[in-house]
Amino acid sequence: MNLAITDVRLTPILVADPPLLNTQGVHQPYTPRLIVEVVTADGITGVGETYGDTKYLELARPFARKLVGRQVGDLNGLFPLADEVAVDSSRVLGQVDVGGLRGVQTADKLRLSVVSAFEVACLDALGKALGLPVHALLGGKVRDAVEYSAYLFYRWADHPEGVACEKDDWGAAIDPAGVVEQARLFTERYGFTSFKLKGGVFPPDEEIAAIKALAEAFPGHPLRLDPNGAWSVQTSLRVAEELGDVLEYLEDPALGTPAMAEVAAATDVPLATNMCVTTFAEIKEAFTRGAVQVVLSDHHYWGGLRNTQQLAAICRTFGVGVSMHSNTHLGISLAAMTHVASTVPNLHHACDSHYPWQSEDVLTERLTFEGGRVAVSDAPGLGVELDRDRLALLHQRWLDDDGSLRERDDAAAMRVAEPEWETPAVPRW
Ligand SMILES: O=C([O-])C(=O)C[C@H](O)[C@@H](O)C(=O)[O-]
Ligand SMILES: [Mg+2]
Repeated sequence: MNLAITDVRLTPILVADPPLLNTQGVHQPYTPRLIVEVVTADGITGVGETYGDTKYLELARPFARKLVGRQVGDLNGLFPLADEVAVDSSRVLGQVDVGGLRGVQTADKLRLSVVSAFEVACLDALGKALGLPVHALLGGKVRDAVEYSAYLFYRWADHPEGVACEKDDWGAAIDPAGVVEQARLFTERYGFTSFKLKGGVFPPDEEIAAIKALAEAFPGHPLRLDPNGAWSVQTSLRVAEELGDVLEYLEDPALGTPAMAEVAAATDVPLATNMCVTTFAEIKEAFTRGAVQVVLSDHHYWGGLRNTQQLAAICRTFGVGVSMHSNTHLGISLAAMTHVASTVPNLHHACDSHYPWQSEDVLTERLTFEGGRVAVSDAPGLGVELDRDRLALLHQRWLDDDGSLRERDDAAAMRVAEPEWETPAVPRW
């Protein structure tokens, strides 16, 4: 068996995205993703995916060249290798990450988001070579299916008039009734039983009303609200007070560890984050100050599946819960999340996934949710297969784009509908 990497293929694509609203604006009609393929000397191909904006591509390209000739099983070696790739200072100095809404951008965060796709691709190739599923390479699954939550968004029915886009049948959701109707569709279509609402879009009282309407329509079901740090400490505490008895957790109500710690000190509602703890360096302060009770362990942010397991072990040590986040991702990442989630013993919350919003994929067969769960594949590798025609088509869309959609920019997309729109200052309320 020759497991040397002989080729690495990078394919940037644009995939359809509905007009989902968040505190910074609205999703563009197409969003960039990067598909990574790692090929071994024996002709085995492993796949991974991550963000596709230029700031990631410009790191992925030199990194891919460095991988050729290395062993596909040398996963630990990926990290020092990534450190050799220079990050342009313009990408980090004073830059806030827009796409993932995860706070200040650092060289480390950018590198890890790139490494994650290569780690997944290497694990996929290794698993195929050995005839083992990825979860077995991670130590084995402790569950046969992974539970996901319905990721509810305020949204318009369509992108603004005149914007080229793919249509969908979800309809608008801009008030409590619309949010409840969207939740019903999620349950009918996928069987989800827990619900997360992306907040920070409307004044807090409207979002409180939406959560109360969900609690009434789905009594006893776990509910979460995530305004991406849009509220002050005082507003966060008021929302916690109003919704305390129906929320499973409040996600990133206020921005940054100090503000989260202040909120946490004054409420019993658990706080979750995928913004103030997204790297190992951020754990110590947040955990020792009791700022977060649940970490959403996005494997793209953390640098892959094995780092996600390490994060889960640290959470276990500190009595902090683990959930999972991932935005605007396709089936490769859903498969990767499902494999790693199946190996984490202390995963006590349903994971987030945007997958139902992503109507397009690069796989021959889409992954499916049964009763809100994705079955853990026992096929070799991730258990997914690339559809090369689809990949080529979505890549062609990327090639044809004039550059305006190659960077995620929710504020720019919002300006199409509201020309005066500026990314709101935080706290917004
Ligand atoms: O849980 C989260 O914070 C996210 O999913 C961040 C994303 O950027 C989400 O807000 C989005 O895609 O609009
Ligand atoms: Mg969040």
